[in-house]
Amino acid sequence: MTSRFNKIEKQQLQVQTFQGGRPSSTPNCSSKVSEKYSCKATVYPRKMTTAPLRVVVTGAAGQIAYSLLYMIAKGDVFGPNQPIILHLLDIPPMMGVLEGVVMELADCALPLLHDVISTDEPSDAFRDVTAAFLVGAMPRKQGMERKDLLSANVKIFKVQGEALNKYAKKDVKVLVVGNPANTNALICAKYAPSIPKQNFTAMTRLDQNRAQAQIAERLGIPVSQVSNIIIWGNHSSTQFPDASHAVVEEHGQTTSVPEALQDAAWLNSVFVETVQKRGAAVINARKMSSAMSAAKAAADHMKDWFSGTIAGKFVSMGVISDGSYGAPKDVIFSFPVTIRGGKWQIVQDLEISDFARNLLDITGKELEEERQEALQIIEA
Ligand SMILES: NC(=O)C1=CN([C@@H]2O[C@H](COP(=O)(O)OP(=O)(O)OC[C@H]3O[C@@H](n4cnc5c(N)ncnc54)[C@H](O)[C@@H]3O)[C@@H](O)[C@H]2O)C=CC1
Ligand SMILES: O=C(O)CCC(=O)C(=O)O
Repeated sequence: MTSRFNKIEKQQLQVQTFQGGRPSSTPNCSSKVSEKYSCKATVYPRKMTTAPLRVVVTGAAGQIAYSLLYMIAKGDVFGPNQPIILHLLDIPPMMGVLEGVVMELADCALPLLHDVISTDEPSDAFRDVTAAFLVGAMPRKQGMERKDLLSANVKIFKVQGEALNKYAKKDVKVLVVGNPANTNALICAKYAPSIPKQNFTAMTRLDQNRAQAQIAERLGIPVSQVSNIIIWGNHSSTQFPDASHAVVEEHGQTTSVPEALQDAAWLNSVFVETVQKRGAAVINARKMSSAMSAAKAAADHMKDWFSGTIAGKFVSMGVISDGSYGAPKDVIFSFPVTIRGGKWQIVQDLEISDFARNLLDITGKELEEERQEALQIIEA
């Protein structure tokens, strides 16, 4: 079942929409679905001439999507001048809930939201999309590790890889959020051979944001003054949150985090463990997994990928490993990256201590094991 946003009669609307950079007096009503429901009720600022970007969000009826969709549709990710067409995918039993989400999106009256397509058909969801947020998957419950989700979730990412391969733009940027995110991203890329492997990433930005918040709190400064924290490896409890290259900027002065803190013992123990186990701590407290913070991190990740990183700053993303820093090749490993022109590059030549080496090896080994297990499940 596929349906579109606005069921208001076309004739009643004073609509201005823009296609291919040129304003047109009627909305995009070319498909049969659009004829049935008519199109947008949104009146755009007159100077908006950018063509809409098609963005898919899977798991659109779920809790992360509930926060994420609003951020995307109001311009937090692709900018305040970029109209958006949202493609929302969920499974058939969730179509009723999704309908409610679509109603709420309409009720937000967001000027950038050009259209919404809600569907349980991957072919409609992935058609012509430029950005893909792959959120839809089963979340972990109390007492589970994220890799316990492999058997349930990895098959979803095979199907979605195949659909991306067939229907999405060849330069689509894919962010996998659904756990275990790194290995799901690897499987998704494997089944989308016509799209470069560099276009498949996994989310470790939530871990980066958590780490940044921990350091800021410890130093009693705003998070905006802390940067260049690295998350190495897997989005799991083996990840290595590394503040040894991070900096604090205060009163025009830059200081390294270890120097500002003067507490190596805390950095190498409490800090690392708190970030590694933060997801579980939220589940224990909320009885549900992190959603608002996950949505914010997904928005941060995609925003930086599309618009680039600031000179001198880096961010962490799970990307296809080329073996940098002794990480295993051909797994999705979280590295520090800089981004220019929509392309990420792994930051090279950072010093790795013996302490860091040990933790990098542990998380790399886990990713190799997950890859093997995922391939066994897929090929069984
Ligand atoms: N990488 C990260 O940092 C984080 C990852 N996660 C993961 O994100 C995923 C989603 O979390 P929530 O939104 O909280 O879960 P949720 O259970 O609230 O929503 C998941 C949605 O996905 C849908 N879904 C299931 N199979 C699908 C399929 N084949 N196609 C499309 N949609 C499908 C479900 O029907 C549901 O609506 C979980 O796997 C969770 O563990 C959550 C937080 C952070
Ligand atoms: O920890 C989980 O499994 C749920 C969500 C998550 O990945 C996280 O909060 O980091």
